[in-house]
Amino acid sequence: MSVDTPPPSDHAARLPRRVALVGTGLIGTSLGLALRRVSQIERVTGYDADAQRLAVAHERGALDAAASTAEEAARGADLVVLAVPASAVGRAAASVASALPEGAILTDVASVKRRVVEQLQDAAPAGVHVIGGHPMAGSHESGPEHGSAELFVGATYLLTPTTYTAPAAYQRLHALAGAIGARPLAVHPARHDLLVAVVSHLPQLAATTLMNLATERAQREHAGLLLLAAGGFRDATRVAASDPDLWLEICAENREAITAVLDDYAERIRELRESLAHEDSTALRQVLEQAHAGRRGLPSKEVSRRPMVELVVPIADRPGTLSEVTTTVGAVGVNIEDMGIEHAAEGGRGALRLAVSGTEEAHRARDAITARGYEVVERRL
Ligand SMILES: NC(=O)C1=CN([C@@H]2O[C@H](COP(=O)(O)OP(=O)(O)OC[C@H]3O[C@@H](n4cnc5c(N)ncnc54)[C@H](O)[C@@H]3O)[C@@H](O)[C@H]2O)C=CC1
Ligand SMILES: O=C(O)C(=O)Cc1ccc(O)cc1
Repeated sequence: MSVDTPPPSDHAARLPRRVALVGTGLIGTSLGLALRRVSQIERVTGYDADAQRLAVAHERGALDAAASTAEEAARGADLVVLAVPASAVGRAAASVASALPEGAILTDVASVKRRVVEQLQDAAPAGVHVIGGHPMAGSHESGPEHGSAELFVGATYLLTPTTYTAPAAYQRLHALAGAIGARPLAVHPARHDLLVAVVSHLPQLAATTLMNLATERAQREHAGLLLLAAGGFRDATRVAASDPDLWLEICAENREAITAVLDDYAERIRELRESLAHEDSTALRQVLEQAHAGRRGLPSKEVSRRPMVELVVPIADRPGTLSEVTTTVGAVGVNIEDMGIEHAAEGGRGALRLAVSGTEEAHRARDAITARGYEVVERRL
């Protein structure tokens, strides 16, 4: 197998052509607006249980056509995206199942993945590829009025391949996420839920708590309190304005992981309080400096101009390899910018070609893949 063949950059050959969106709220409408800008996409059809929301998405140009049932939207689609609340994913998947052609991809965008991916797998007929998804972009607003084609630009788009995921299907969804400006990152569904508890679910509940504390203090102590709120308070509480129904569901679906991270948070607040009460400015300084460095180093959404490096991983044609390699790269915090799959003429073996931005990132990914027992050939693009 040669490593001198061209890099994996031919998006057009592998993007889905006909997309169905079930659920045209904030995320569904944003996806529709973004997908309709991708020239290789021929048709975006949508359905929403709420006719008004479907009409708004259509009027806003997120859809080529509005269908009157989920099944009608999905008929003939090679990609179906369920952009509905987590509790509705199972039902929505069942309602499109009979319309899904063999080879189609069924994905979702829900904020929790473990149970949702199981439900997708249960509903999908044989020959349909299931890959969970979760764009880490959104808003405290909901509904189609707030959708934006730009929402996903620079955002991490989590994909949850499993042992069953076919490499070519994964590659198509990966390419689609890239085509709307997002940066795909692979993570196992159960691991996904533990991770988002930290970076999404805890921030929501911390913002909620802070907002309630301030509101109650304003009522009890000084009616003008909230007029004093400057940028810091506004930044720290923005997501408290999110849809309570959405967050009730997320809390119910990810109760264990959220409870554990809340315990960690409560303990840290308690320690902080102790440092303050005992005038331990050394401890307090350490906490403030650690957070200062951490916040300044937060990865930005800007895609920097770093050299692209290709990692070629010879793989056996067996289930689970794609998921293992991509989630290994995700676990060391490296986005795969583009990917290709080669099948050797003799069959049974092939190669995954992964394009990674940055030499240091490429080495991190290479070392992690090598540690899993794979061979990796590296070359600068
Ligand atoms: N709001 C956010 O910032 C983000 C949300 N998500 C996830 O995206 C999904 C959608 O959330 P949003 O777009 O924010 O909510 P939304 O409330 O704006 O939209 C959801 C839409 O789904 C429709 N719907 C509900 N059940 C349905 C069914 N069975 N069939 C067809 N349509 C149905 C509703 O009528 C509504 O229009 C949720 O699973 C959420 O966890 C993911 C990333 C960010
Ligand atoms: O508004 C914001 O900043 C968010 O973080 C929105 C959000 C809400 C739910 C998700 O699953 C992902 C992102």
